[in-house]
Amino acid sequence: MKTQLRSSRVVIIGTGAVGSTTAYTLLLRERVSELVLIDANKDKALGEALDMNHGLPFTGGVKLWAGDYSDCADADIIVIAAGASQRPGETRIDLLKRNAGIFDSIIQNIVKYNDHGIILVATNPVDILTYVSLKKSGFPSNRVIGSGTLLDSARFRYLIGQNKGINPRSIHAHIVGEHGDSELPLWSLANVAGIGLEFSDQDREDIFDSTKNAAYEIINAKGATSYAIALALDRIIVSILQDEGSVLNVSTLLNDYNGVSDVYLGVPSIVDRTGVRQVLDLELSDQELIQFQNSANKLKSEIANLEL
Ligand SMILES: NC(=O)C1=CN([C@@H]2O[C@H](COP(=O)(O)OP(=O)(O)OC[C@H]3O[C@@H](n4cnc5c(N)ncnc54)[C@H](O)[C@@H]3O)[C@@H](O)[C@H]2O)C=CC1
Ligand SMILES: CC(=O)C(=O)O
Repeated sequence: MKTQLRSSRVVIIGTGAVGSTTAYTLLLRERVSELVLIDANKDKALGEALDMNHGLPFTGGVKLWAGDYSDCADADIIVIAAGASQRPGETRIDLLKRNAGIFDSIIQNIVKYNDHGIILVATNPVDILTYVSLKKSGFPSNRVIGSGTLLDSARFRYLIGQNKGINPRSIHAHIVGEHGDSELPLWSLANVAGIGLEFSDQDREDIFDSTKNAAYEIINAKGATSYAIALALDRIIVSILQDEGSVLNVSTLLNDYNGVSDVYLGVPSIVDRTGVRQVLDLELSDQELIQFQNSANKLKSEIANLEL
């Protein structure tokens, strides 16, 4: 029997380094049937759409165009990658004032046309702006997701793989908390084939420093990060559209989770067609628990200054 392929539409708002690379990744991997690009700078979205369309003879049959918010009506997933990015030396939290402002109109425009899709936020500070998206959209929290610490966990797995001489796909390891300076590594869970990994104190320090500071290093070197975040967003999108139920460290609303409530943080979560289906319980050591709660408190004190 022929498999009936369901048509799927992803809208990407913000077609800068992150948004356009994500679109290109989805296009190359033939993930969706329809891809819509929206940007405040209409020429930018149009130019990206034209450029990618000219590659279609070499790829698959994705329908891709520069659109407007009415195209959100039929969207399964709406990715937000719009707004300011860090300049060298800036933290992600430094972007909050600039980016929270534009989320008012972006979310209003989305919900004008769509009440059933999943909002996937990449714009920084991603955990706080995902919380803002939840409050402003009125969507249930399972359908408002941030990219969280999925990218940080990928960097962590890559660096552990380098250290151990093992392919990063075979390394299971997690960064949780803020996608930012207060994130934390869960060393006790790092494993290969279920076998725990040993590290010297120096290796632990080096690997975590390089993980946490990766974005600063790349932004200093080339001005923006784009490829790995695009692949991380692709991973989340596929887990949703194909109803995979993959465990991904996305940013999700926490309630009574290790003493933390009413804030978005990156934690291992089961992601399927419904969005975040379930947050997995983590047993944290006393030290990790303090760090995790500090990460939550840091974000909550920033949220308290916002008008929501
Ligand atoms: N969550 C994560 O792991 C990562 C998040 N980021 C974040 O993603 C965001 C985008 O980064 P880049 O693509 O490098 O920035 P960029 O400056 O290259 O692109 C931003 C785009 O947003 C558009 N834009 C601005 N205001 C808009 C609005 N109101 N509506 C629609 N479009 C609007 C701009 O015209 C521009 O094309 C930043 O906040 C950055 O920090 C970047 C990498 C990883
Ligand atoms: C920019 C950013 O958030 C990252 O690459 O991690």
